[in-house]
Parts: sequence; structure tokens; C-alpha cells
Amino acid sequence: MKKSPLPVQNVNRSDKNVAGKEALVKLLRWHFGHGDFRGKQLEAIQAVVSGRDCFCLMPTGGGKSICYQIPALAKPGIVLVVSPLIALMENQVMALKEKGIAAEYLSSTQATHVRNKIHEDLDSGKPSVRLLYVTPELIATKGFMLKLRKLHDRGLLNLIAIDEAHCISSWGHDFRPSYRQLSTLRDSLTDVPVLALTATAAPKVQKDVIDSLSLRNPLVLKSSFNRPNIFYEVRYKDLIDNAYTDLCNMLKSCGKICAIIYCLERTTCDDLSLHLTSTGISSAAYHAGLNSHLRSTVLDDWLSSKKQVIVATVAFGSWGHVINALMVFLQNDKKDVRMVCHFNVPKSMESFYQESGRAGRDQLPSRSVLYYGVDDRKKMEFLLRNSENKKSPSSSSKKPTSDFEQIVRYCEGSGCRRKKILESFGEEFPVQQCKKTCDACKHPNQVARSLEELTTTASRRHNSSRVFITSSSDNKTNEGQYSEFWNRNEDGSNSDEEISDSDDGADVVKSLAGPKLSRKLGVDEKLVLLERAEEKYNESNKQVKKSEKNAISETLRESSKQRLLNELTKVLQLLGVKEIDSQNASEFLESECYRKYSKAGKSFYYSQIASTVRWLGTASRDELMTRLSSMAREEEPSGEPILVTEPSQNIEQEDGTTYTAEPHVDETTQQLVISPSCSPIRLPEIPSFSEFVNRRKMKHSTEGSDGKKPSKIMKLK
Ligand SMILES: Nc1ncnc2c1ncn2[C@@H]1O[C@H](COP(=O)(O)OP(=O)(O)OP(=O)(O)O)[C@@H](O)[C@H]1O
Ligand SMILES: [Mg+2]
Repeated sequence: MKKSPLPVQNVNRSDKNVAGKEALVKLLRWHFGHGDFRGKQLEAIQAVVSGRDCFCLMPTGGGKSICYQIPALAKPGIVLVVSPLIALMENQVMALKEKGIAAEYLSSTQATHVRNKIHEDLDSGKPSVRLLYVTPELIATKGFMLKLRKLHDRGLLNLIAIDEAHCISSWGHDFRPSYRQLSTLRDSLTDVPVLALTATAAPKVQKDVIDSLSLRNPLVLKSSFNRPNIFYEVRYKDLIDNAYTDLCNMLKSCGKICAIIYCLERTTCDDLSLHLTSTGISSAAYHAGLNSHLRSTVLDDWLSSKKQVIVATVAFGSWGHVINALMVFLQNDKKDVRMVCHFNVPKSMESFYQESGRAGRDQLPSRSVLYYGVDDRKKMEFLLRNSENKKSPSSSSKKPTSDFEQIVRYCEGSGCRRKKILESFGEEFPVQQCKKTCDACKHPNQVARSLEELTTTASRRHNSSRVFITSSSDNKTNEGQYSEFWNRNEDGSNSDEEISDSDDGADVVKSLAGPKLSRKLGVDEKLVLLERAEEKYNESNKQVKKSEKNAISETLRESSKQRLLNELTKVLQLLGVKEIDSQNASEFLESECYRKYSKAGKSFYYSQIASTVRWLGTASRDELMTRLSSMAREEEPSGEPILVTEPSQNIEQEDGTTYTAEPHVDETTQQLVISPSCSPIRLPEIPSFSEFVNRRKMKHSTEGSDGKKPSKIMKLK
């Protein structure tokens, strides 16, 4: 329902009057229906309305938008809002318009006549728009800056709000180079107050934002980052027989709750979701690898609570940022998420806080569960080290690995989890205030026992590594105190090529600038919009890097070997098979996939690796032994063969068909060589994904499960 502009009549009063609490609360109640200001909202509003710069740090969902929306209603003129994503701007503008507040956004995705209308309004003597949302890219254009200067000269620009201001900082988790250029705003529009808003609490981000925007004597406001309604806990994968089963049981014990599970890789999302579905938990995978139709169906089902659990990839690269943003704007629509589970260790405390913070936005009791595993830690450290190495020495000195250490401390330390989260943001937190709302405070003995067991298990599994876990209960950890589960110098085994959303260097906004936006977009349309943008992005990326992307690099091969090794280790342990060397076997299986699919390209290779991993998960002892027996034959000649790096080759025969020449050991040189004289070996067939799903379906139906489950699995497929 539209509201009359009644309270805005205050606009002609002096700044002192409009900044009065009473008048501001009146505006808040009238336009937004909230009884009073929350946290530091009032202070922030009063500061900017009286012309002072302000840096406002509030947790996600803390109510940052009000801090610039109320000033737009309290004073004449325009509030310029810089926002990183068109979808986010769209969402806010739509909500404001529904409240009868004159808000617009400007972007290249709009129809020319819509943009022209907004420009005409801005050029008119008395613009009707109160809040104008723009991207940092638009600010960087000369034409728009000229327009802003004209507005300013006419005394019509009353505030510049930089939302998601951490994007300006290379220390922030969503760094956007175009945000850096916002420093020109202060140079050109010297006396307009600037309000920087973020939920990113790292002190270095704060300093960087204040410096980059040249804020003058800003009022720095920080709200507590404590989320008292979230119970924090860590579960240790290395101490659990099967993490999938553990998660299933936990979800089942909570009843029909709404949950988000974050995984690092798409394949884990698919596998885990399939597993949950097969045990009767309605769930669906959500990641950039799904087609747009499936993705919007999945989200729709989840938002409408048709699906209980969504298994999504975490944001990693810049495209991940968009997927993440998608989740951000969905936050307003989904407040009843009761559990957020990190199935793989997150890359930093920042990410963990943001992601787990999606639980309990309705302030009701909720849960954050992090599954921590030594292998996951290794993988993440490798990825972060890799991304550090990719950066030029001249770029920011940000060290993702040191951010990662905080989350490792969170998992490996025995003290209060909540305290660790808050202290990582520079916030002091007395342990007593946790009131047993984390596993370490609620069950300290149990957590201590787990950590002890973990130390033993880790040192047994990684016997070349140092292992020491902090047991300090006062949380005063330092570099030397927390555990080293593996030797930091040993080469990591996985690559970010396996990470679902790892495309880097892409300009998100550019990629979003394509489809035409309708004025009144619902969630569906927004999803379509983002997905189309993603397709467009992938399309252009494909063209540029097609050949490059098709190549199977050594790092990818290494990561595949590691993936097979992880699965194989689990399977061999489960089946009690001791006679197979998992390292050699995983190399053997990987080279099989490489041999078959290296020429066909990366995605075939990928799917073959994924099929093999799935096959491992279902293979019987006999099947495993049969398949790996060909490997045993290769190893027969005793003595350490010197491995040649060449994979086995497909030898073309005269009739045009090919057969695979297996490697064998040359007895004189003791080298593993490839020779066409070897007879071709018949290997058991690896099931494709659909075969795998169908087999499971058959298995379920023969096991007498209710006839509905298989069709659910088929749908998912
Ligand atoms: N004073 C208030 N009283 C009650 N609810 C409020 C108040 N201020 C804001 N809210 C509500 O809090 C929710 C979150 O607000 P908002 O989106 O501005 O948060 P945010 O800090 O920008 O979060 P994010 O970091 O996710 O962008 C909204 O539903 C909003 O209506
Ligand atoms: Mg916000």
C-alpha cells in the first residue's frame, strides 16, 4: 500500500531538527513499520544527516539499509547508493517502491526509455527520486560523474552510501576492483557526507575502507557480531565412520527443518544430495553446473519449503560471488533456516560467519554445524596457497592462508567457539556469556576427548606430520599452539580446478549486464536473470578459453588422484582390504580415466573420475579386487620401478580401431615403459552417472523401499 509522503514534510526544517530522534523514529514507523531503531542505526543516521562521514559495521541482517533509507526521507535531495550487484539493487528498489518511496536504479541492463526517464527526472529542477542506486562501474564513467556534479551544484545530493563497502578492500572477502575507483567521489564531491556500510568485521578491512574512501573524521560504529540464537558446533570427519550418515541422522533428529549445506565441490553437492534423498530427506543440489531451469526449480522448491535441504557450493571465485549474492538476496525471503552446515571446512572465519549467519534470521534458535576433516584442511590449504601464488608480488599482501588459520583454530581448539568467532573480528567476549550455546561450552569433556582422539588419529594417518592440538581453554592461542595435522611443506594434493565456482578475473557486473530487467521482478525472474547472466558469462568465457579449458593439467590430474585416494582409503578401510596399496591404486585408476578420456577433453575426464569415485562407493570387495588385479600385475617385478610420467597410450591399429598399451616394467632398466606389445586388458566397465543412479534405483526397489524414492532420484538426475 502506498503511503502519503506526510513525514517528509520535515524536509524544510533545519538539520538539527531533522536529525532529532523523534522525527526520525516517526519516519521509521510511518514508512517501514518498525517500532524503533535497532543497534547503531539511529547514531549512523544522525551522523550522516548532520553532514558527518560514517563507517558502519553491522552483522548481516542487522539493518544497514535503514541507515541510508531514512536520511533519504529526512532531507530534501537525493541519496546515492552504490551497490555491487544489479539483482541486489533491483530487490531494494522494488521493496521501496512498494512502500511508496521514490527509488530508482540505473544500469545498462535497463531499457533506454526507462533510463532516459530517470535522467530526465534528475535533470529536472525538482527531481522526484529520493534514492538512486548505481553500480561502481557507472560512477566511474565521465558522463555520470558530470551528472552527479550538477546535482551537487544544485544542492541536491545529500548523501553517498557505499553498501557492501568491504568490496573496496582487497582484504575483504568479495573484493571488486571497480569499487576502488570510488575514491574519486570524495575528490569530486568534497562536502557530501559518505556512509560506508559493511558486515565484514576484520579490522584491516575497516582501515582500508576508511582510507580508500578518504572518509574525514568518520563516526565509526560497530555493532556486536554475536548471534546468540545460533548454536555452534564442530564435528570431526576423521572420528566419524561415515560423514554422510552422520549428517543424515542429525538432520533426521531435528525433524522437518529447513537447512542449507555448503560443500566445496559440485560433485560433493550432487553425491550428498542424492544420499540425503535416498534416505528420505527431501533435498536438492544447487550449483553453477545445473541448467537454469533446474536451478530455479530447486530454489523455488526450497523457498516454498517443498524441499527441506539445499546442498549448495560455497562462493570461491568471482562467479561464486554472484551465486553467493543470490543467496544474500534470498535472505530476506527465507528467515527460517534452522541449520547451516559446512560439509567442508570454509576458507576463512569471514566466510564461515557470513554463511552460517544465514541461519536463524528470524532470531529463533538455530544451528551451525561444521564438519572438519584433515583431508579437507589439506585441500583448502593447497587451494589457498595456489591462489596466493597466482597473485603478483605487487598485489595486496593479503594472505588467504593466514585467514584460514583462524578457522582451523576454531575447529582444533577446545575453547568456546562463539568467543573464537567474535575475537577473530576483534570483539571481546567473556566466555560466561556464551551460556552453553556452543558444543565446547555445553560438552567441554566430550569436545576435549574428540580433540585428543583426533590428534592420535591424525598422527597415525599422517605419520610424517607434526601433530599438536591446542587445549587452551582460555582461547589465548598463538601461532605455535594450534595443531599441524600435516607437514605444511608437503605438496597439497588438490587443485582449484575442481572447485565449482572458481572462475576468476571476471567482472560480475559486466556479466550481469545483458538481459533486460523488468520493473517488478519476483524471485523467479531474478533467478532467471542471474542464470542467464551466468550462461552469458560462461559462454564468453568458453570462447576465450575453450582450448585452454579442455586441457587436462597436471594439477587437475593430481587433484583427481587425491579424490580417488580419499574415496579408496575409506572404501578399503570399510571393506577391511589390507592387501591393496591405496596410493598406487588411486594412481592406477586415475591413469585409466586419463587414458580413456584425455583426448575427449576435460569434462569427459571429469565425469569418468566422478563415475569411478561413485563406483568405488558401491563396489564390493570382489569387484574391487578384480578391477585392481590388473594393477597388481603391473607391479609384480619387485624392486622400485622408476616411474615414467607418460600415461598409457591408445595404439591405433591398422583397421582403425585402438587398443590400450598398458605400462610394464622393463626388466633390464627397471623403468616402467609403455609398449604396444602388451596384450590389451579388459577392465570392468565404469558406470556412467545415469547408470549409477538407475542401479541405485533398482537396488532401492529390490530392497523394498517405498516406490516413490526412485522417481525422486530420477527427478534429481
Ligand atoms: N529497526 C528495525 N526494527 C526491526 N526490523 C528492522 C529494523 N531495521 C531493519 N530491520 C529489518 O531487518 C532486516 C534486515 O535488514 P537489512 O537488509 O537492511 O540488513 P543488512 O544489514 O543490510 O543485511 P545484509 O548484510 O544481509 O545486507 C530487514 O527485514 C529489515 O526490515
Ligand atoms: Mg544490506
